[in-house]
Amino acid sequence: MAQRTEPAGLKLRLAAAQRLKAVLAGEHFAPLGPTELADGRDRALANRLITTALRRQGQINAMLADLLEKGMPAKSGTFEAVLRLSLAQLVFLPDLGAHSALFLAVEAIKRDPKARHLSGLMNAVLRRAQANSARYGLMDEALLLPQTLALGWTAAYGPEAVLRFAEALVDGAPLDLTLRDEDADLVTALGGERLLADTVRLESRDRPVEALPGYDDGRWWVQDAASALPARLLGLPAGSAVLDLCAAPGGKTAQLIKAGYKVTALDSDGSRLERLNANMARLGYAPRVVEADAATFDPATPFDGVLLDAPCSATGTFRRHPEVLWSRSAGDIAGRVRLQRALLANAYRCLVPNGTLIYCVCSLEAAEGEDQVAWALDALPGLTLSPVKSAELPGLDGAVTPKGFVRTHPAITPGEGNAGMDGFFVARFRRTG
Ligand SMILES: C[S@@+](CC[C@H](N)C(=O)[O-])C[C@H]1O[C@@H](n2cnc3c(N)ncnc32)[C@H](O)[C@@H]1O
Repeated sequence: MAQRTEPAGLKLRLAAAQRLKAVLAGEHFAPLGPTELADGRDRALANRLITTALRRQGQINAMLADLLEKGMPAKSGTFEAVLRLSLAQLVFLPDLGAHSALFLAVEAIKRDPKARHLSGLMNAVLRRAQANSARYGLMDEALLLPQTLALGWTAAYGPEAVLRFAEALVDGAPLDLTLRDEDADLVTALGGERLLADTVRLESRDRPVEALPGYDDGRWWVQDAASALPARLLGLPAGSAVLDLCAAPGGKTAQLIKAGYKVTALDSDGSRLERLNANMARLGYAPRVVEADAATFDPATPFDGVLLDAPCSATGTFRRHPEVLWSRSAGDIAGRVRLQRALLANAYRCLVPNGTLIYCVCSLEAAEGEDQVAWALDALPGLTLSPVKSAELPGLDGAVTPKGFVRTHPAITPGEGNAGMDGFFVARFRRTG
């Protein structure tokens, strides 16, 4: 019997729909890799569809409200994910053609027993979307960011900055690397620009990270320019004992080792520590690694310095993880705030008198940043603020606040670059008591 051939492009759409469905259900976004889609071009196209659907989620929500009079059908398998991918293609990726968006969407849900009864609806909705695509393409940019977050950010960072956040959400982030050793030839081979200290920025990426020069011999690691700031602010003499609480996958651990500290890297997540171990092996670094709860860890000997890169809402990473914008509730943030306080209290207990504590989060929310400093100064009387001075971070105008915190976000452009950086908050404390 002759085998029915699969329409071209269907496989990648099915893989993209499964990944988007998982992210809409709350999973962290990770691009499809070679095990999920072996063909590099298919993979690139599938990832482009998913990231466009995620970056434009706010605008696509508005289109769905316009197109689905009865709302999203319940328990309908991949229907919603396939529909969102097709709307992303129709409206924002016109170079991919409208025909495949419609045809492959219907074919994709015909293969899903939970969605196949909706193929007529899919067809009708996408035809209506196609007729309206010019109007949808001009949708208000204000829809890109969830309203509650945008209101809070406007109050904190100003309306101009929030407009830039929306642009950064659509544009995505450049790739920033931290160099293990000074090497001007490597920077040239990477096609990168020096940014701040040992950060190199690659504005365009035509290859997977693993295929870039110097990856195999561990000559750099991936780290956003903002994420590289906290470890630089410890300022202790080489040889000091430093505890990296919440260390995995190890970007800051690597910086601390590079700075010459004796590093203990702690995390409570064994699988993330496996990634840290693999990263350290690639870089040729060998920290002491501890799997433990940072809220209760009780070291035999206290540390000269502690870096606490606390788990947080991660709203500052929305350029690479647009899903964080839509998956974080006020309740999630309150839970993180409680955990951060428990971790801060124990970080303080792990320090020698006169030791230095760096607290940082990749969040744009004051509740996880500035407000936590106020709490710590009140609840942990042996802790005083050690304000960061602008001169400590040359090339980063506007990131050091009047109180001596570091506050970065996608509208702050480091060095000569024209793209911004992740949202990060950093405070430095000294233990006096
Ligand atoms: C923001 S990430 C750390 C990133 C890391 N510092 C880096 O630069 O690569 C937060 C980490 O906190 C860890 N974590 C969460 N709760 C923890 C706890 N109670 N004790 C220790 N680690 C925890 C998570 O497993 C996660 O690896």
